[in-house]
Amino acid sequence: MQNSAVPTLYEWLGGMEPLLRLTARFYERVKDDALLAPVFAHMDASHPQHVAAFLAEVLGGPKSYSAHHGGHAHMVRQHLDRHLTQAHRRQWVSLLLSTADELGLPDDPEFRSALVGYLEWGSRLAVINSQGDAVVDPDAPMPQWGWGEVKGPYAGG
Ligand code: HEM
Repeated sequence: MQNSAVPTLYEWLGGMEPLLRLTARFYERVKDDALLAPVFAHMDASHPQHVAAFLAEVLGGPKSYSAHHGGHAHMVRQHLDRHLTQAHRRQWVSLLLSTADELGLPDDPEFRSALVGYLEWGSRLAVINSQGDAVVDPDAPMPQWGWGEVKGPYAGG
């Protein structure tokens, strides 16, 4: 049974506005990063908003990436044949978390461990899906991330 007193990760981080600030600032910093800048050299100006919409949906927010941007399969397709390495992935995750700190996103242990859990999972899939032999499942469901095993600060503990 769902407990409506438990906020989604999306609600806990403050909704769409902080997510849009996070991705806007993150991709600004990507442009100055020697390892990541070449990977994103041809990204569209709307890329940060699309990634914010994707993250929002995964973290329990509105399902706008599925409704308007092609859903999970479309996201996977964007990574095909990019031959991302573990070094790219580690830098991507590290820079995103550093940007979350810079912007003052919630840094309680429960939220951050859940966020890191998703970023580790998602970024490892991005690397796998960027190799030559990756296959896209057109019906792959959108991942849905929650608090995991921790009993968050919402429980007062
Ligand atoms: C949790 C991890 C990740 C998520 C949620 C994610 C999400 C996305 C999304 C939603 C798109 C498509 C944007 C659109 O619809 O326009 C995209 C594209 C892309 N992603 Fe990721 N991604 C992740 C990890 C990574 C990593 C680790 C890298 C490389 C270091 C990467 C590199 C790219 C590139 C190069 C594109 C295409 C950009 C372009 O349009 O030129 N992604 N990603």
